[in-house]
Amino acid sequence: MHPAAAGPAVEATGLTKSYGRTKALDGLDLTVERGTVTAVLGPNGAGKTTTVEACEGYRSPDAGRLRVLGLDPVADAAALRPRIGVMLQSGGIYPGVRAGEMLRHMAKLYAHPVDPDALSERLGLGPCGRTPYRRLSGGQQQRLALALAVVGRPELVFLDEPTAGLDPQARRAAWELVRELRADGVTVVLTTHFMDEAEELADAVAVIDTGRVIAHGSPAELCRGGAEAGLRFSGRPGLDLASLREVLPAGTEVTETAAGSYRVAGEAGPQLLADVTAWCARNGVMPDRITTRRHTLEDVFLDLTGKELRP
Ligand SMILES: Nc1ncnc2c1ncn2[C@@H]1O[C@H](COP(=O)(O)OP(=O)(O)OP(=O)(O)O)[C@@H](O)[C@H]1O
Repeated sequence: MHPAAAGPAVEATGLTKSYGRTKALDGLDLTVERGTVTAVLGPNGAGKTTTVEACEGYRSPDAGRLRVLGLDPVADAAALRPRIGVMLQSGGIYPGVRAGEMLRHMAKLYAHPVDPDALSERLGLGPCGRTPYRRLSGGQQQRLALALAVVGRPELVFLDEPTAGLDPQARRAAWELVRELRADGVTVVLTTHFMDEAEELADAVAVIDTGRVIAHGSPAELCRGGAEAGLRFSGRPGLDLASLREVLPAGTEVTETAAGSYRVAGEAGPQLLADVTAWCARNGVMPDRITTRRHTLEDVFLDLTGKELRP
């Protein structure tokens, strides 16, 4: 095995890239572990596409260090290209070529491709195999771009907004494909504006804003805590909260926010709910109401960037 094969799939340190006065990347650090799905989130203009295209070798950073599968994406492009899959945006595909031909042609460029016809069927492209690219609908073009990125069975795939413009059924098919890639040990880096996509698919989420990664972790790690997260219940006023704290993880904050209204801070998961209701049962407390609120990625994103995620 090549020694670099043990390292991360992507290692970016202090990347910068400016276009005139615009700093597209401003000291970006990002590590993508092999075999994981990483979702790159960020508001418009945050630097997501610049980051992904630098990893693909299509843009050279002004400064910083970037290694993809242990290689320099620009200097080692010839060695790297056959090992990565890239989802081309519409500009990269010749308008007259038929969808099926394009996919079969791409498959031939790789040593161990997946079956292009089966892939076509999977993504609902079967009926348009003979349709020229320019005559495909936007969603079909998007699905073809996705198929082209994965047909070579690459080690690492970059998907730039893979489900933008897809109908719900095609979106599910694309998600299923990403899950299968991951199960096959493929590393996937995708950009998205959809929180549910990141929550469903990603092992790690990197939030980029103004050219930097401002938060990085699993969806659960990022969603932990937050002022609004936790469990609330109401019951008779003046409950013995010290005894409740004893059955909860050390340091869990429990407060009576108003007479008879209680708030338990922390991750509102099934265990917290079970612990609180078991304590209620032991203490003869019948809550009138129990509500849980989890911090969603959408909340985290809004807190961090001050911007809505929607494009
Ligand atoms: N070729 C270019 N010339 C000039 N400015 C550019 C160029 N490419 C990107 N930029 C600028 O760099 C910044 C980052 O752009 P980038 O496309 O990486 O953002 P993004 O996070 O992918 O945004 P979006 O969600 O809108 O696709 C933006 O301000 C953009 O206008």
